[in-house]
Amino acid sequence: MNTMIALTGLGYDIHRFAEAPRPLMLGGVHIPSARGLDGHSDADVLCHAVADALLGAAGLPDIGFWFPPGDPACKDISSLDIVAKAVSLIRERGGRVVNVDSSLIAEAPRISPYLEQMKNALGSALGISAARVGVKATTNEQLGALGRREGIAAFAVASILMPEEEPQP
Ligand SMILES: Nc1ccn([C@@H]2O[C@H](COP(=O)(O)O)[C@@H](O)[C@H]2O)c(=O)n1
Ligand SMILES: C[C@@]1(CO)OP(=O)(O)OP(=O)(O)OC[C@H]1O
Repeated sequence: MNTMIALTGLGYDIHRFAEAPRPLMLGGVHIPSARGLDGHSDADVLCHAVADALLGAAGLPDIGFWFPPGDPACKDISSLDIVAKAVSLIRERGGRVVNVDSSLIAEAPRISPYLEQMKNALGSALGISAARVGVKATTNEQLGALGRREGIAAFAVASILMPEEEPQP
């Protein structure tokens, strides 16, 4: 019988605001904002942090391995697809996602009205209930680059169950 073990992963990402107008995507949700984030993909820092947390928990290479930075195939892709890819990689190995928690660090815009939408969108991509997805927001108390509204950052942790590897003889 295959014993399942609980594993935890951590993800972090930061993107600067773009000079040119762009939609602001966070957790797969379009947030009304005068400015969007710069990036080759849709620059969704929250999805990128969540994907890296999942990949880290599974002991797999990080997001840039599966979606090479600047790859034409990644141009403007929805980062929910990146989260879904991380979930597939875990499932292919017999694992499953238990829960995800995350924090966005943004001086602006105000994110709290969109937290439930983000939990729903991420829950769908993760294949888990929105009740098992945490999304929180905090300012950086006007400190540093984030405090000067130069960008948005996100942290995420993920808990997954994976089949325990057979001990080597
Ligand atoms: N971009 C943001 C940042 C924060 N919030 C909400 O405000 C609360 C207080 O934030 P502090 O940084 O002052 O502690 C926080 O708990 C969030 O609910 C937000 O909506 N959007
Ligand atoms: C998914 C990728 C693909 O270019 O997205 P980017 O928008 O470049 O975002 P970043 O978090 O800098 O790096 C991850 C990349 O692999």
